[in-house]
Amino acid sequence: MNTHQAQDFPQILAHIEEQKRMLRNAQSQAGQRPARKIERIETIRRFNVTRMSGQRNLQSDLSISFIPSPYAPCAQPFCDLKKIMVDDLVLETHHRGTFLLVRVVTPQDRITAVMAIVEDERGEVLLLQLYHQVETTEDILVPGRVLIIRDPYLKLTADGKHGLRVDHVSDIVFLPVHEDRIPACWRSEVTNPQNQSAGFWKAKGNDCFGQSRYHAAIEYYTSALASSPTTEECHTIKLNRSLAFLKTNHFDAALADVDSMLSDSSAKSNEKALFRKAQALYSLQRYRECCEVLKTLRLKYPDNTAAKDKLNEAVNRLAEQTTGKYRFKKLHAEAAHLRPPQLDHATHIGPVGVRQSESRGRGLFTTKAVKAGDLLFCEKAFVYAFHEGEGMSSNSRLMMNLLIDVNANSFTTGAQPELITMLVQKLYQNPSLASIVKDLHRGSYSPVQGVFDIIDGKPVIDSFLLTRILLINSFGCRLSGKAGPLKQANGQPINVNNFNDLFPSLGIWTFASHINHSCTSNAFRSFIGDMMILRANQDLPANAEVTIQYLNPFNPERQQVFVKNWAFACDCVMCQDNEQTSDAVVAKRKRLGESLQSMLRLLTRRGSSSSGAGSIASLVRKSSALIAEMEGTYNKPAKEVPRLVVWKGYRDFACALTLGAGANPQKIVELSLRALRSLGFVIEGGSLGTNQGLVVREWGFIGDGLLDCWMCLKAAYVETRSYELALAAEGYAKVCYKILFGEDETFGELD
Ligand SMILES: C[S@@+](CC[C@H](N)C(=O)[O-])C[C@H]1O[C@@H](n2cnc3c(N)ncnc32)[C@H](O)[C@@H]1O
Repeated sequence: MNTHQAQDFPQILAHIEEQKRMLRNAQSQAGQRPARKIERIETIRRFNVTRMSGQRNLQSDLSISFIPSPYAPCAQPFCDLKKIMVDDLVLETHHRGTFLLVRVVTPQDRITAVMAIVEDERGEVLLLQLYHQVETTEDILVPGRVLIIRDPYLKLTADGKHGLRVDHVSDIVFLPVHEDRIPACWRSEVTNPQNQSAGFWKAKGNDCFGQSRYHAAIEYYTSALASSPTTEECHTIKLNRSLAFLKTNHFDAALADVDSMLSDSSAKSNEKALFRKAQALYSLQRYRECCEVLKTLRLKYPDNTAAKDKLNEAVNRLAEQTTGKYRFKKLHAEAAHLRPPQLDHATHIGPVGVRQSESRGRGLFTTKAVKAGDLLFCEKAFVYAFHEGEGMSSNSRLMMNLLIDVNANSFTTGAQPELITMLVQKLYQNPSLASIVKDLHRGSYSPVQGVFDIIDGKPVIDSFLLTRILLINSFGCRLSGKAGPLKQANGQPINVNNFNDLFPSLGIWTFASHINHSCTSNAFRSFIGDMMILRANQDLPANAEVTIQYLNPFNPERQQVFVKNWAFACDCVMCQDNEQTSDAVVAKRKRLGESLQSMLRLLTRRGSSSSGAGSIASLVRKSSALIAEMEGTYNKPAKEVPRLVVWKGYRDFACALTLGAGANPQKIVELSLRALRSLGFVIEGGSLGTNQGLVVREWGFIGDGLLDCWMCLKAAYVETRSYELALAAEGYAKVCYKILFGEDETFGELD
């Protein structure tokens, strides 16, 4: 997770201060009636002017959202709520145990929230702001639409006015037109909707479906089902509605519609119902059941070619799920072209399971012994928000999305607000998936009783609970490990300390969320599109706790970030050693590292010119002396505590010699082996001219540049015609590649 402290970014601090001032002002008016009432006509006019001018988004590329103070969603059934009117509302108050019935009177506008002016039955108007609504081509708030707001919350807005704010999607009930909760005076659309036939509503549903207005179609089909359809009509309407549900990602609801049809023996044909059932199961990643349904369908309707194709897909997914065998080149090709790169592949869980760890809550453990490079799991993201990087996105609104936590003085960047909305909607639309996510909640936030329960047919969703779950469990990710370091459009590498460069893609992988952190982790994660691949980076026995690095261990401030973001302090060997290392030693290592780097720059330059062999020898001597001095600053053996500064020195030294014309293979081999040993690798043999072979007995720390080191080693062996050694080095390079990039099918493409 990318959480940053606001004090480092003056432009954010200014927003936070302004927001705090507004909150104080709002609090001082809590419980009061809104001071100034603006005429209905003027309220609508002003809203429409702002909506049509579209000025807001042009001012900057920044889209800022604030995490508001949490409040609970309504968890009471409608029958227990008391009706109130707009005039009853007071500021900064949650009107618990009540509901407002309103009708939309303007077209919608959208910034972070979807907004429109609504009126109550007395014609009193108010601004309504709905949060966590996905952006689709279909408007949510259209004039004439009637809705119920449970436990309405009247809030002062940024410009000192007021409006209804709804953060929980389950606090809103959109009423289908036939509903008898819609007052007679608002039933103007059709003369008397309650007297209309099922066929009438079905036709309206079909019209909307034809125009890709699937949400509207669902409401009309719902009205049709409530208008006493014949059994045959009921089947057709459910079939149609199930397709609209599939189009809008309501897979649970689609399944319920077709299941109720399939359980009715009077249905004439169940070909379409079976197919839609299979589609819903596929989307819920229930591939085994999906295959069973499609096999039944194929038996009964052998000419159905769509079923044949879908069965092929489902069989492939089931094979991935059970065997963990993927065609990784195909995955890369899909990730390169699909936008967003959400791949249609299954999750495979390998030899790992979730158990209680000693002092870290739950953790992931091996269920059998594994080798370095073995696949532990390959998981498809539960939710995934893609951000292509600065200057590359066609959607500028996503370019600088900030989510500010005013209370914590911190902010998160990138696709975070979008990801929260995705999570909220996915669970609201598919309550069968709630338990997976609910299980990931930790920390002090206590949700209200009844969260995720089904009330009045829909689950109660607490968006603040889901935000907290997301803050702890989301991972930033690259499009692919092979993409190398993140680059800006101009080709410059991205500077993570630069405000403009902090916007990665984000996702939640629910199984991966159980992995605890260690800077000296024994597993490594990589990504291809929205698939996370986890491989062991060393040989592990059965029942070993699997760990990953939440942050780069080269980050000197990581310990503070662990405490702030995840409420733990890392006690790995490297962090313990850091604590015991004096500032003077840290400064000495830094100084030696800088001197070495300037020496290596000279070496690379001299090496590429034909003259200066003498000075090359002296540069090599001086560089070796600097590294030897660095080695002297460590007390513990490298096998116990990886020596990251020394490692970087050896590796860069070996690479400088490989790049320069004065390359000395003997020296490169020596430096590369030392580099690996400084990371804790236990290596037998490998020296030139000894006939000892090259064997890695124990894998060490895995980090950036390790692959280069193996490749330098291999090149030096080839140069000295030590082909056996070169083959062994290439084998280890390939394992290393597999660990770092998730697969080794593309190893041969390395230049
Ligand atoms: C993504 S979750 C990992 C799974 C978690 N342990 C569980 O019980 O579900 C992150 C949380 O795990 C705990 N954690 C992770 N690594 C840890 C470590 N090295 N030491 C202590 N706690 C750790 C912290 O509570 C952290 O907020």
